Amino acid sequence: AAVRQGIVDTVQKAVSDPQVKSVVICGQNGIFCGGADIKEFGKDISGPPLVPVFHAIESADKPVVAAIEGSALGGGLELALFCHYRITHSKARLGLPEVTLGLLPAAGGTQRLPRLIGVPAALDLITTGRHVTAAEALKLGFVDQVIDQNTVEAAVKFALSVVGQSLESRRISTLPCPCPDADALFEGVMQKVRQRARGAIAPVTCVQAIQAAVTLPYAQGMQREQELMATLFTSAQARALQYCFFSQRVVSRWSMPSGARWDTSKPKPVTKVAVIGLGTMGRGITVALAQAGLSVVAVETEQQQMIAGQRAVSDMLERAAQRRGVSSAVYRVRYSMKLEAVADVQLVIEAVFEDMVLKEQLFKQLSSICKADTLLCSNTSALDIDHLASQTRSPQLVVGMHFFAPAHVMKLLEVVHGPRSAPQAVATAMELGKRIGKVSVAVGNCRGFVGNRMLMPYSQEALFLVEEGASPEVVDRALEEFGFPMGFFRMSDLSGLDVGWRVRKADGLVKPGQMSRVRQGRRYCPLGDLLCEQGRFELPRGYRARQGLVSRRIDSKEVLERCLYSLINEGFRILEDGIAAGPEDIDMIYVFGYGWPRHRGGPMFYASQVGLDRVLQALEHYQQLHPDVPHLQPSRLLRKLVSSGSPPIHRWKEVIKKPHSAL
Ligand SMILES: CCCCCCCC(=O)CC(=O)SCCNC(=O)CCNC(=O)[C@H](O)C(C)(C)COP(=O)(O)OP(=O)(O)OC[C@H]1O[C@@H](n2cnc3c(N)ncnc32)[C@H](O)[C@@H]1OP(=O)(O)O
Ligand SMILES: NC(=O)C1=CN([C@@H]2O[C@H](COP(=O)(O)OP(=O)(O)OC[C@H]3O[C@@H](n4cnc5c(N)ncnc54)[C@H](O)[C@@H]3O)[C@@H](O)[C@H]2O)C=CC1
Repeated sequence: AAVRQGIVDTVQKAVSDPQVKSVVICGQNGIFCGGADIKEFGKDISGPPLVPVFHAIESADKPVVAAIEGSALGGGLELALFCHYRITHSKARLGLPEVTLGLLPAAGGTQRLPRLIGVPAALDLITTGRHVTAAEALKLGFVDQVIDQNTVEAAVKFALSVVGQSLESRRISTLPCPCPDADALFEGVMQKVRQRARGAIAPVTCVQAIQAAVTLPYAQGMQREQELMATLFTSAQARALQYCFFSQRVVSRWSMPSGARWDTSKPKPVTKVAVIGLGTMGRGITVALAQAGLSVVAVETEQQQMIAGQRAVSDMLERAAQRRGVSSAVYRVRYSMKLEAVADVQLVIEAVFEDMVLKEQLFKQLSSICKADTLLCSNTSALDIDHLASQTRSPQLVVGMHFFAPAHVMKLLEVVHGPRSAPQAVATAMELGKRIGKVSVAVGNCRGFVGNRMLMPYSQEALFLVEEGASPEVVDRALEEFGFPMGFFRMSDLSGLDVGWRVRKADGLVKPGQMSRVRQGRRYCPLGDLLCEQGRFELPRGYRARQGLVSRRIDSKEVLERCLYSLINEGFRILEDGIAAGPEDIDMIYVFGYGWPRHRGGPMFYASQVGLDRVLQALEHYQQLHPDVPHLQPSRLLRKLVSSGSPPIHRWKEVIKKPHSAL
């Protein structure tokens, strides 16, 4: 509000003062403007409206120049678009990211950018919200000059040099917005955007707003932009997306049950890293590390895997080098078939088969080969990090670094701390995650950590629903309509049915050839195991007949409630156990690692939007119908939150009180 007031006061003064011949608008401390203060959204915003003042800038009879350093994003870029000229530092980033917050650029962005750079380019920038470099902005035509020197000084010089020149062609509102074949273009774009949006409304509304720039005169288009913004501003999706923006930053301020925190634990410098195992995960991890400029030693013991792995890594790095316009020689990867090659690294990431005996042996060997202060990390999906630590001479230097496939693409990294992990080890893994561009979330040690532990009840419910009569397609469709890129069954097919089978075998749940539907004292569905054993794909119908199960019609509401609420219920247990520090941590894990639709904010945020009492009631209802399914039993924390009046999500921590570790 203070900045807005400042802009209004100063612009009015500068425009009306006859002594002033030209004007430069710049930011402080090397940053032009990051746009609206997102923290103000949803609050009673005081202060003057900006758009009329922005129009006063444009219609001024003296040149107004934007000096853009650092960022010009959202409302910041819109302000710059009202100036007559834009001088930009080469390192600046520009964009209209409102769509990522569930909004549209409502200070004229949707009406003005297409007039300046054409409809297709504006559609791309506004519906994706992507940031562009100064060089790209120059190429697209929305900045006038890119420089490496002091931008403000250059802008002042420029502003003085154009005093007295005509400003007619510099006023974007007066430009036409040509768009040949507009109907066909918008029809095609709308279809593509809807498909990509997976239920998010902002991208679609952005297209409608840009269409108004083509079909309506400027003033009416501006009005239409306001009307469309009003439909988004208070939407649940906008709240969810803004929650994600802040949560992504909250999780970097990690804490451990011991009280260790991000701001009191210093990471160790890491320049040389080893990756053990060049399978699916090891390859992606190697690429992610090399791309961030680290020197990597990759160790693989199988000749064939070494050849295939080396080729895959080289191909991926070659493509990355081409994209960046550099030589792939900048990436430093060394390959070896001997574990001794890791002797001089500062950090090891183990990515061998998910087999505890194999990993135990490896950690013992690593502990004797590596230097005493080397950090030993495991990419295990679910195994006990503390048990691995106990195999080494420095258990405090062992943590989990759990990547998600494909590891060079997926943004999530779970950093798993055991009860003995040193804060410095966690800080080092978190810092390394940040360096390689991951959203890193620190979590406690338990079977499956946070993400995979919550996936367990979700996947079981998906199978139970098929037992009861739903087809796999019905389950997947409900989940995909909710916004997941893939339903449970398609996802399992893609990652390989044998992955879950191995985990269930390790848990002692698989009994080959047996059909019993109770295992370890609770309901169990052996369908997935039978598929793996028999390699068959049309199983449910015959299976139901043999089990004497009566099939019933299952609607998508039940699919969603049973799959999602049981997953959410496990999330509450994780919070209760102190495995995750807060709901934001769980939500970011699901948004960045499991395809949870960002516009629904993550599972815990979603539960808060649905209403905790409704989630509780639904769980109680299903638990009565399925008393043999323990994961449907509402968690204590969910009950406690409901009986505390269902406080908003940022106040849950007060109810959880002091987290205790289950370990
Ligand atoms: C006067 C104009 C008024 C216009 C009115 C019209 C309204 C509109 O049309 C609608 C809008 O503008 S919506 C806002 C559009 N802007 C954005 O989305 C930019 C978001 N920020 C970024 O991308 C990066 O933070 C950024 C690239 C900026 C910086 O990245 P860094 O990695 O350097 O730093 P971060 O860690 O991300 O951020 C540092 C701290 O700042 C907080 N923050 C960032 N942008 C914010 C924003 N726009 N509003 C409120 N807080 C914001 C961020 O949360 C972080 O805080 P801490 O975690 O507490 O340190
Ligand atoms: N595949 C996935 O989606 C994910 C897997 N993980 C975990 O990552 C780990 C690796 O999984 P994948 O890459 O899928 O397995 P994979 O089977 O593709 O690769 C494992 C590699 O390790 C090699 N290896 C075995 N013993 C070795 C030793 N002593 N020294 C060096 N190399 C050795 C094997 O030859 C093989 O190339 C597992 O713990 C798994 O649970 C974690 C996240 C996701």
